[in-house]
Amino acid sequence: MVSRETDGARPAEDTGRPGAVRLADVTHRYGEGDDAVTAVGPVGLDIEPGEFVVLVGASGCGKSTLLRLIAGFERPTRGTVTVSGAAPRPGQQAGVVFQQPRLLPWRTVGGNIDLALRYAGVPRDLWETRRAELLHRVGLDGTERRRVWEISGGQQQRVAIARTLAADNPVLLLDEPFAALDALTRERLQEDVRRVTARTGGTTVFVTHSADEAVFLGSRVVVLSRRPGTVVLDLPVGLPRGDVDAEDVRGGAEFAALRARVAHEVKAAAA
Ligand SMILES: Nc1ncnc2c1ncn2[C@@H]1O[C@H](COP(=O)(O)OP(=O)(O)OP(=O)(O)O)[C@@H](O)[C@H]1O
Repeated sequence: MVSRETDGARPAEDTGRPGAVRLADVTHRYGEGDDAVTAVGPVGLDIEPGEFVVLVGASGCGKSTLLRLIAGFERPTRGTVTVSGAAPRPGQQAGVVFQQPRLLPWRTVGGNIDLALRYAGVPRDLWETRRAELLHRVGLDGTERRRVWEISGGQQQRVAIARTLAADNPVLLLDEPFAALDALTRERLQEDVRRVTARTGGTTVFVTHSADEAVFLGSRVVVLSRRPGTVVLDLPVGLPRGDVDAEDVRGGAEFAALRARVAHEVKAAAA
């Protein structure tokens, strides 16, 4: 039973706006015959431009599959996915950040960013300015000449985020990007992502196992059932965003109540 707590139906014409993401009656199955695995579905989800949606659920419930469908890495077995009004194609409408930073180790930090700027078609004479801007946005000023192995795992993940922002896509997809990091680095990066996405104003879809991370980051939290994943809770989160003190957000009663609610739903859905 889906518990929808969104603020009402969205008009159909909104789904063609840059950054709008629409999943209509989507089911995805891997493999054929006896080996087939239905990973998700049916799922219906309308994401408005500028929303920060966090998909949360137990391991194997299909969170990454939904992200891959939005990225255009997979085509749905049934139903339709549109991003900015069109069927998604890899690298076209959305940038993706994975659990591992996947940087090129033989390039410097700046060299990794430059490659993304080149793929994005940014004229070469603008690279220096854009590179500095992007590194500033993720708190890595002055690291251009550092080698990838000379910086920490958390810094590498910041570079991966900056690289993805280089393309200026209206949609940013993050698949458990902080799962491999220690708790303190993870909290810092959560704060960075919250700040950076509030400034860019783009649409963000973020996958996590953590109710805490989901409530801190999301303007909307979507809880999935166990496989095949369906939406069991669609919860708007009204915590303050923008230039706010993260400790005030995390320490508030509203945060604690929402986190408990999401954690309960995730546990119940996985049972
Ligand atoms: N390429 C694939 N081929 C076959 N089965 C797959 C493939 N990718 C995922 N699956 C299966 O689909 C289901 C959903 O996987 P998915 O990775 O989307 O879940 P998840 O919620 O992201 O899991 P986790 O939190 O553990 O990363 C799982 O049962 C998984 O084994």
